[in-house]
Amino acid sequence: MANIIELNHLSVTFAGQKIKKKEQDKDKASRGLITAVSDATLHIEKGDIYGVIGYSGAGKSTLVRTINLLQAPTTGQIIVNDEVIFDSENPVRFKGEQLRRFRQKIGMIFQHFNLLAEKTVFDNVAFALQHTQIVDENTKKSHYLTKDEKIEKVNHLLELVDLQDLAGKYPGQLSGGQKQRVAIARALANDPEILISDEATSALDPKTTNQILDLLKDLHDRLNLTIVLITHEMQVVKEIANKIAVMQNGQIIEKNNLIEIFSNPQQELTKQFIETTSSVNRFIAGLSKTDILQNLAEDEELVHIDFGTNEISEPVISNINKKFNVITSIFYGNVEILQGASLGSLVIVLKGAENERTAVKAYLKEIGVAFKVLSEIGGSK
Ligand SMILES: Nc1ncnc2c1ncn2[C@@H]1O[C@H](COP(=O)(O)OP(=O)(O)OP(=O)(O)O)[C@@H](O)[C@H]1O
Repeated sequence: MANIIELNHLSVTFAGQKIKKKEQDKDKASRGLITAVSDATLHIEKGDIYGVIGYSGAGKSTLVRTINLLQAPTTGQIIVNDEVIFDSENPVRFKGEQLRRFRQKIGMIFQHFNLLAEKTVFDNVAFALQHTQIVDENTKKSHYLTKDEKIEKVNHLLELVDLQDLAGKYPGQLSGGQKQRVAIARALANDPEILISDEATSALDPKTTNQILDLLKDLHDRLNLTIVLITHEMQVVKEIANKIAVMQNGQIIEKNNLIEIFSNPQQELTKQFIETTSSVNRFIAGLSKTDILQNLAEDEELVHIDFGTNEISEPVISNINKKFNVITSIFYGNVEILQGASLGSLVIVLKGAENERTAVKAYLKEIGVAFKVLSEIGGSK
């Protein structure tokens, strides 16, 4: 698939708070410049649901707001739909009508919905159509939407987000999930190809979060949308994204497709985020607070077997029991489904003479199954 968005070596610097004279230094950094984004490169393909994850202040919003030039970068290059919209080496400037039309093709939703309190649901969505022009197929002339065209379009948008029955209500009469649906309908008013979601589910409870994520996924499939989704919650990315970028201190420290990130995370922060969503990792992380490891006998080891996404044709546990003089007891098991692929994990107690246990590990290696002896990590042996 072709790239729809290319952010190349982007940096964004803000002037920070004034620093007292005596603290000033000739060095720029100490004059209080904040580098919110530093040399970030991100290529997003058409049809991606790209999750950008990081803790508060990591630079996610600043990075993503450059895509529609709500935030101008300090240096770097931005290409959207094969058009260079920003290049610090070779300044191009989208202004006025050109900028407005460009922005119309990128919808955006936020944590706090940003609805107009004094307007009905219908009018909140219609508001986004006030500058919309359509081109007549025959005459090739463009015209602003007529009243009837607007009504038809708004009704269609409200149907897309399943809110047709609430058209006459005011935001104050809606639940958080319903408000976000209005915001999504409004963001889609100008048929954008790209939808940016900036913590859109952060103010919602888990059940409503899942409903909104399901809706975004459904809209992605039906409307051929590319979605860039900022969040500090790995569970959100895991639900719908196909790719992930992890940000820390303004930098993209890791990026890859979802399955690769989950099965083979490289950075400590990525591992921490994964731990928040994977029950087996939570179990392992919590081991040190239990006496499970201390209670293992001399001939026992706790082993975490990670099947990854590999297709393992053999019945591994059953083979271990048949081929070697050991006893295996399953302590913990979990299968995650990510993008239709299953990631299986087992924690077992392996009991037997040392040479037999060593042979089991050699067997696992031979058939390409990753494992870790947790008693070594726990340090009880
Ligand atoms: N307009 C601004 N002026 C000065 N500093 C800013 C501005 N916008 C952002 N920053 C700073 O840039 C850094 C990155 O902020 P940003 O909002 O992009 O982070 P984030 O990862 O989206 O976090 P959050 O989820 O809390 O918004 C922070 O240190 C923030 O204080």
